[in-house]
Amino acid sequence: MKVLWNDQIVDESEVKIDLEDRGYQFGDGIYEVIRIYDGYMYMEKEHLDRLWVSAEKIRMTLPFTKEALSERLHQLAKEAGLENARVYFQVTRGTAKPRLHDFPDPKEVPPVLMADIQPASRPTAKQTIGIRAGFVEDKRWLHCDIKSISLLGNLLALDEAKQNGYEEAVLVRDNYVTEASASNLWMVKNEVLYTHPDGNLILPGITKIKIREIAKALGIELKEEAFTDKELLAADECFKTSSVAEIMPIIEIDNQKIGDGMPGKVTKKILHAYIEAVNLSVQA
Ligand SMILES: Cc1ncc(COP(=O)(O)O)c(CN[C@@H]2CONC2=O)c1O
Repeated sequence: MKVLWNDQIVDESEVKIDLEDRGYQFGDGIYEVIRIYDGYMYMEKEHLDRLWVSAEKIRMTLPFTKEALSERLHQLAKEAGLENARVYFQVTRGTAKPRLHDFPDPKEVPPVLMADIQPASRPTAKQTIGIRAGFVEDKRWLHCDIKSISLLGNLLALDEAKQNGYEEAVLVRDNYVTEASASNLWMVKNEVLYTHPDGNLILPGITKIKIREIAKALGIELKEEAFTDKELLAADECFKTSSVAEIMPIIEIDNQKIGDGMPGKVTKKILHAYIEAVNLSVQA
């Protein structure tokens, strides 16, 4: 499989990540995941913008321009020959010896870029029936707005939900629902759409940007206000969003039905509008 390694497209067997790479040793790096639909990198600009915001927040200067990175990602997709895919890319703070907590001098230690691309298809089967989730205490750090490769908090939360027989974790901090393990989280109550406001407790999702636009276009009232786990259990509908999951209905949490225990009508309207938006971008 072809991968991007700094400024080269190489076969994955040629990649040499140093043992002292700070991404490998500390999780000292940032990442993005872009969905490609029929050859179109969906919301690419927004993803690249967020990568630069994440870099700034961890005080790392990216050693390439957005244009150069975009060109490399498109080249990777072309050489991989994948039209429907997800491209994962990350930048670590690079290889510093010996291992020290201190940030190395970027003049001596360049960041390391890696990207890989995998086939991806739309999760239509799951979207039709919805998924079951479990509440998990949100014990992550207080920089959840940074799309960091340090994902242990997210992984432990998802594993806790899975150990309890659920497919997803709905994270709760001080009784308020923040998001899911790798998605933003929404509820619908009396036709009003709610989601946790952006800030340091959640990732500002790119899909969330599109949902805002769709809600406005469909005349759905959107309140970016935190809601409690109890309010969520009393909701009419619930769904999660991410570049990969798109809009994914959540029909039960902790074995309690949300609404009638089926994907809700507002959720389905938003999903339909999202796919229409994707198709319009692809055809443009
Ligand atoms: C913690 C968290 N919240 C929200 C989101 C949704 O963000 P986007 O709408 O920008 O995708 C993600 C994306 N997680 C990516 C998406 O796919 N795999 C990931 O790790 C995430 O990891």
